[in-house]
Amino acid sequence: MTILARAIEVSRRYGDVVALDRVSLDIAAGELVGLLGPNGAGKSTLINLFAGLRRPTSGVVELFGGSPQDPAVRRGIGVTPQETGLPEALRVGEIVDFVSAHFPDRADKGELLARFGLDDLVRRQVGGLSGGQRRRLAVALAFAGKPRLVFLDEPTTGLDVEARRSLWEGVRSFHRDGGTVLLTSHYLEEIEALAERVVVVGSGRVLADGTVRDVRDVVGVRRISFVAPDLPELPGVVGSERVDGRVDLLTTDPDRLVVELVRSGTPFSGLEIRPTTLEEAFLALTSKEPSHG
Ligand SMILES: Nc1ncnc2c1ncn2[C@@H]1O[C@H](COP(=O)(O)OP(=O)(O)OP(=O)(O)O)[C@@H](O)[C@H]1O
Repeated sequence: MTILARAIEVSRRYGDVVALDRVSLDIAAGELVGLLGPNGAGKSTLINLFAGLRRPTSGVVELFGGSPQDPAVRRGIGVTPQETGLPEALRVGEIVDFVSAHFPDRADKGELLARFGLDDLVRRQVGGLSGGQRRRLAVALAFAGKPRLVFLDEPTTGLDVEARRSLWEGVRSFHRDGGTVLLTSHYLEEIEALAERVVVVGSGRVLADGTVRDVRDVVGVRRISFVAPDLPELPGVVGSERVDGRVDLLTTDPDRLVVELVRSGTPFSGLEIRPTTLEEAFLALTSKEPSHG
């Protein structure tokens, strides 16, 4: 297994803020990794460290076995930051040419634009693009230099459903051809749709790292739902909700909760136990997060 990017016990501070706290992470060739975490978790900081745009306060970051500060090493990556300012007066085709010119190996312009659904816009000035088209162009540019590894920071922010799917298809086709991707997202459906591996970060730490299924299992949160008039104090409840007489409880130990519910003597009916969605698992993980420290 070839490791393309590696963080070893990496911390990054901004003054008093600890953006990353002893994070270790390997990205192997051919992986499509989703980095999931709430606002301020440290996702962009990690991408900036891998892309050589920032240096860690402590720890080591490696890219292709070298330093991300080395421009020759950096030529092997493509990056779409969260926000990009593209020159308004340039045409789409000119921007692709300009960015491609920085790389020894270049993607075919027509193919690149087609991959991201921009082939009809090659002569359009950037100033005349819609927000979604700009975002797709910014993402497409990350692939202009035939990178081995691409970092996409919230690539589909501001895109409608159709544009998002077309962008996903572009990322998938790069990955099918052997490309490696690390992307951040707040959209859980995006992580589930694209990534094989999910790394959950919260408050600068890696909280979970595995498949979508693993992450759910790590949390082990289940949803227990039933109809009951009143609810006694029950142990191990990490979240609860009542809608129209139906009670929904989130718990990491459904067996014990059901035993306690029966023991309490509370009349109930229509008992259901279901796995949680990734979003519920993720919220449970990050809300438990302070106890890690
Ligand atoms: N240049 C900076 N100066 C000061 N603090 C910063 C700077 N960049 C990031 N931070 C802080 O570091 C923490 C992590 O920020 P980061 O942008 O990496 O999080 P994120 O997970 O990408 O968040 P989001 O999902 O909102 O983009 C936050 O508390 C943020 O305010």
